[in-house]
Amino acid sequence: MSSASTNQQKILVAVVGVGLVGSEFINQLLSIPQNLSPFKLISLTSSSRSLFTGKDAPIQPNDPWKSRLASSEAPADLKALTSQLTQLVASKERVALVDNTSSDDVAALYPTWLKEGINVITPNKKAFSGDAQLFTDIVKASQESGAKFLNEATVGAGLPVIAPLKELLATGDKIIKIEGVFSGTMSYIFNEFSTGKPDGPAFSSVVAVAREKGYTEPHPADDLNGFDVARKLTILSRLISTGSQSSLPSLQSFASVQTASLIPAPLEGIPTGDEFIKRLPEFDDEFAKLRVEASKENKVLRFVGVVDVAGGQVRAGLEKYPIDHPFATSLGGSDNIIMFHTERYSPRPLIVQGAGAGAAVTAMGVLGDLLKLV
Ligand SMILES: NC(=O)C1=CN([C@@H]2O[C@H](COP(=O)(O)OP(=O)(O)OC[C@H]3O[C@@H](n4cnc5c(N)ncnc54)[C@H](OP(=O)(O)O)[C@@H]3O)[C@@H](O)[C@H]2O)C=CC1
Ligand SMILES: N[C@@H](CC=O)C(=O)O
Ligand code: NA
Repeated sequence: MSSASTNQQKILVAVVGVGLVGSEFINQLLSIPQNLSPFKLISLTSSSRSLFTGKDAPIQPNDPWKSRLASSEAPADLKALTSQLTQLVASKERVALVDNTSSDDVAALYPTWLKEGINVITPNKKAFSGDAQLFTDIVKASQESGAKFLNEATVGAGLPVIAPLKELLATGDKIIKIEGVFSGTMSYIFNEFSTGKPDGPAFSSVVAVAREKGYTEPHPADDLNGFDVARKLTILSRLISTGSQSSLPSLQSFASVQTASLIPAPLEGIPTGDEFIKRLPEFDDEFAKLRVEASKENKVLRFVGVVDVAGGQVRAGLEKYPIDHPFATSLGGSDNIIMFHTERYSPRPLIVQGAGAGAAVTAMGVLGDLLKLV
């Protein structure tokens, strides 16, 4: 970063959501040397509290922001935050709101913020994979005001997936198919659970570790039901469909993706992640049977997603792969692998691979997007 950034107008940053990813994002943001940082962190909102410092007293490195936020008397109030940020935009400040929640209510406010000229940066998939009307409103609001929305971390966390896809499309390449392992949680689970051998750790135990490592959604069932992958496929499909001719079905929401859930029927609708994890061992034998069947065929189990543009199909589910297939041999930890088959990248696809979940890599993807505004 050049020292010129000290003379540039700093971007005022408001963070909504200070959980796993949000806290790590704030740490990474504040670790940019202050004399070089193009940002001022001026507002924090959790689900219950808020802290608005204004642009003249931004949050500094080593600021005890967590305790300040926890003891703040100001309740969380996104309406008030919207008017505070709108006033800053009106006085010619550059403003970015970073949504680090997984909340639908927060996502529903993106069109309002974008209309007001507030840039939106987020790893939250809800707005881009939910109701098609919300996505249309977001695109329209951004086009009208010029404020940007950037969501690289919604697919593959910090891995470059959305940016290269946008570049392939903008430069006139034709996407034939995108396929891969899109879930860090599912990757970790099956890399550990299914190695080609008939035995190994219990399914419920690897799910519990994936949660402890911070790979899962706030409720792990949102990963195991395949919806997290379906959301990512919807985000990519909409990018492909926007502004290009394609035979992909127009997805009303992620629920339109053909998705094979791994949730045992009796555990459907369990309200808390803790209870879900507690009851999962009851179904370990069912998952062990699938592992034995795959092993008999010299195969491993992997949860994959496909956007088949040429075939006009978007689907997610558990599949079996030979033990020498790249999905079996080259993945470890929470790795995602995403293969872009395009007219240019054919017959060998463009491949992106690496950790696809976890606080550090996700926060990096969010901060990387914020830096794109500079
Ligand atoms: N973890 C990962 O590897 C990845 C995560 N993501 C996405 O990043 C986002 C954050 O995930 P993660 O940090 O793991 O989840 P967490 O549950 O740790 O954090 C989410 C935070 O959002 C806060 N929150 C919820 N609703 C509101 C609201 N209305 N206003 C303000 N704050 C709110 C919660 O606050 P409180 O604590 O006060 O209840 C919670 O701390 C999610 O959208 C997830 O899908 C994307 C890629 C990878
Ligand atoms: N729960 C998700 C987190 C990243 O999007 C995953 O496991 O991939
Ligand atoms: Na990404």
